[in-house]
Amino acid sequence: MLTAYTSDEIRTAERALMALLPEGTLMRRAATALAVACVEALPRVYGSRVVLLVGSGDNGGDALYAGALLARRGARVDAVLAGKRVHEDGLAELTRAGGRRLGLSQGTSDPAVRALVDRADVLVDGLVGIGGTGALREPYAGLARLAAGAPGVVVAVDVPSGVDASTGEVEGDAVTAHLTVTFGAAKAGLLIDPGASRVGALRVAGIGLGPYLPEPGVVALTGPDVAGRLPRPGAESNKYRRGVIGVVAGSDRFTGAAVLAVAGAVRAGAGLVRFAGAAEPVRQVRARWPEAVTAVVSPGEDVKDVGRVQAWVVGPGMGTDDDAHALAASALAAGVPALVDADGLTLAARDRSLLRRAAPTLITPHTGELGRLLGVPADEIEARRLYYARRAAAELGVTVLLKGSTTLVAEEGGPVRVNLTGTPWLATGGTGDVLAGIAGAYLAGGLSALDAASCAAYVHGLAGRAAAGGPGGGEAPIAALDIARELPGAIRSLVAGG
Ligand SMILES: NC(=O)C1=CN([C@@H]2O[C@H](COP(=O)(O)OP(=O)(O)OC[C@H]3O[C@@H](n4cnc5c(N)ncnc54)[C@H](O)[C@@H]3O)[C@@H](O)[C@H]2O)[C@@H](O)CC1
Ligand SMILES: Nc1ncnc2c1ncn2[C@@H]1O[C@H](COP(=O)(O)OP(=O)(O)O)[C@@H](O)[C@H]1O
Ligand SMILES: [K+]
Repeated sequence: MLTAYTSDEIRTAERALMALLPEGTLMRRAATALAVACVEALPRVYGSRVVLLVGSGDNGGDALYAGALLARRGARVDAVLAGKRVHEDGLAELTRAGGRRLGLSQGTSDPAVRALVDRADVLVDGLVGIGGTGALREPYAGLARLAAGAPGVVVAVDVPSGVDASTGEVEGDAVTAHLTVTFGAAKAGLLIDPGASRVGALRVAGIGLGPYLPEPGVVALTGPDVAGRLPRPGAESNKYRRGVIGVVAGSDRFTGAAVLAVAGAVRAGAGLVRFAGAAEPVRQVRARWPEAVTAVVSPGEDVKDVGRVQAWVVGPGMGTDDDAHALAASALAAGVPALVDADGLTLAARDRSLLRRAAPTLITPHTGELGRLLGVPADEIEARRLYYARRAAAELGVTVLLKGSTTLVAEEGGPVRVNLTGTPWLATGGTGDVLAGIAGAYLAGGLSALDAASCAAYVHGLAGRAAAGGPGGGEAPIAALDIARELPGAIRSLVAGG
């Protein structure tokens, strides 16, 4: 399990460790790791051009000490001093090693600064780290904009400046790095968008903080974590014991969502899929998925008559009229775990009592759906994903899987899980329906709502990457059904440790 922390948690741990070590030890460890990363980013160090963007705090200090190490290896190192103050010992070290300094008396439009940035093989962003608060102020903001056009490799020190290390929020300009070398432990904001997309490759450099870190507020499951949680059949399994999932989805108008949700459930390994819906989606599901048991449910009928299920998935494409409301209510009245998605969430936004259940409830909104549930604009949720995922879990009393560029799974009282698989190619119609089917199959298979949601997001992301071109991710358009098709292969390689 990858663990991630807020700036305050890192600072507290650093203080505890620093009290036991000679002054400056941690900064030297950090600078050494940073210099090693720069060396690896350069074809050769001798004669290369390294430009340091140096802020007034210890983040700038790290950059200066690393710059000194690179200068001693023969790099030409220039430090652009952006703050009113500078880490004096770090600057002295750089000067002794032959590095040069440039002030910003003429502002960030100074042609000398631009020329340095334009010719840098490596640009080191040491403007602000975990001490950053709010939007980058000038001249840092101007330097972040300048860095955006830099032709060289941009290496962020600890955190890309402008990204809130604790939350991933980005208020104004921010550096976009190719590589971020972060010290001691991952910061939560490096894993969550919009910040995460500024990080590039992430390297966590150990400086000895481990024993001093608290319980994490944010975690990410790794492949082995997911493989160890997935329901797998044993010798005494039968289709009922493996988990019967009931799917209430589709309508005469929207039939695809039904087919896709069933596809996710079948391919994720449900013991049996029972599908209940209107006549047309039932016809389509039967045609595409002969494995599913189907039942036409007419307005006013109760889904409990379709047979026993261990978990319900309610919502994709089912419509939002009174009949849909009654159908959703009849499935959600069952005392078994339920997943509510799509139209089910629109119904719940109008009638929150649908989500007040004794059995575990998992909701899987995108930012628009969560916005409707909480009465907040979608772009506000996109900008503050961690905050709103936590708030929704607390306010609604359910497990929340918030979809989008970073998928988060939140439950009150525990760490938020960030999903690290996936590809932006998943942003296409119907992929969410497949996800609902996968998570529903895991709920029916006996996983908790938290595990069902996070394992489903993980394998959905792996299958999405495989569909887009290969295990490491490729660049090709995908269709939602491709994800279902790739699921067995993705799960096979996951379980095999691939
Ligand atoms: N404390 C420690 O033990 C260690 C700290 N390290 C480094 O120290 C960094 C933290 O250093 P500091 O606490 O000095 O803080 P930072 O260097 O991150 O930032 C503080 C400075 O930036 C300014 N600032 C903050 N927000 C700003 C904004 N939005 N726009 C413009 N200026 C802004 C502040 O006025 C202050 O001068 C870490 O990120 C890491 O790079 C490492 O050397 C490892 C060890
Ligand atoms: N930019 C993105 N990067 C990665 N995954 C994304 C991105 N945008 C959307 N996704 C994923 O694609 C799926 C889309 O689901 P959803 O919004 O419900 O679409 P639909 O309702 O059409 O099925 C979710 O799993 C979501 O997390
Ligand atoms: K930085």
